[in-house]
Amino acid sequence: MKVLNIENLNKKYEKFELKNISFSLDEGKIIGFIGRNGAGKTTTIKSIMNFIKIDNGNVTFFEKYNRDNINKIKKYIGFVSGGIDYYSLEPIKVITSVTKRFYSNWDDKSYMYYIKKFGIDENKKPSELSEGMKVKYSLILALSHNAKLLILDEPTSGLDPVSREELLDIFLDLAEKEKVTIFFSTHITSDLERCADNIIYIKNGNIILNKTYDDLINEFKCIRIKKDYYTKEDNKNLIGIKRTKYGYEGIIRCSDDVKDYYEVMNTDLESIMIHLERDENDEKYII
Ligand SMILES: Nc1ncnc2c1ncn2[C@@H]1O[C@H](COP(=O)(O)OP(=O)(O)OP(=O)(O)O)[C@@H](O)[C@H]1O
Repeated sequence: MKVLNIENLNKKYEKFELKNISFSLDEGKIIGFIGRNGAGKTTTIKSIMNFIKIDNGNVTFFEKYNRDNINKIKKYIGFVSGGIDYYSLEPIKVITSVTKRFYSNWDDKSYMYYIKKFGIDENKKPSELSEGMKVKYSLILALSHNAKLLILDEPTSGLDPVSREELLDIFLDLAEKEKVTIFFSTHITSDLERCADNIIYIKNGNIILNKTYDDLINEFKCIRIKKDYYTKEDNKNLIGIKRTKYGYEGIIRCSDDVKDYYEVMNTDLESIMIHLERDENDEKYII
């Protein structure tokens, strides 16, 4: 089932535009949403959640409900964007008792499990929590009502490495055992290596890549060229070429010709991202 389907979503700000954003998310998959600062990730997420007006396009949840009806299905969606910034002077347990009234599918057992797992003291007020703890509490609320779709804007960014690992374990369990779909934006590419089935990559308001993680990693190879061998022709062949202490480095598609003076190496998501961002010619890699 397509848990979320987006077709030709357009949103224009004075100096930025989301252009014909289209993608869909399948049930039980973990999808990483990546792109540089200002590429349009949060704007896309806000558009999906109906927090902002869009110029045109369709956003359909669970093959049935469009974003104007999102209130009808909010109990099936867990959403997190940063920590909580409301009721900051009430104890956590009071905030929880108010929040759970909005969810007919609220699950106290899950809530207590995550509260213990993340070590949150329910007697503390948000104003007494660190930024990372606030993010954890937001995540706990999103995870405690048996949501079928989690939409998370940089959920791991404020977390320490141990908590990040724990959260990624939770993601893997939820996707595998409960068939939850998890769509999350991040700058931490190692998180995606660990758990993402698919990668959706946005650059300047355009989706430039939408692939399985494995296909993406196998699509490109990293090339090193010693300084003395480098010619201007290499600049055309390689994507996002840059100077290094060895000479030059860039990426090519695995299907491209490899010259005999190229040193070929495997690449990773971070390096693919850096080279794609350096390249001006988006047409070389739009997929
Ligand atoms: N309300 C607004 N009015 C005008 N421009 C906006 C508004 N909100 C966001 N923008 C612009 O839209 C662009 C995309 O911002 P967005 O927050 O979606 O990026 P992002 O990919 O989430 O970035 P980051 O990784 O830094 O969180 C930016 O240039 C930003 O300045």
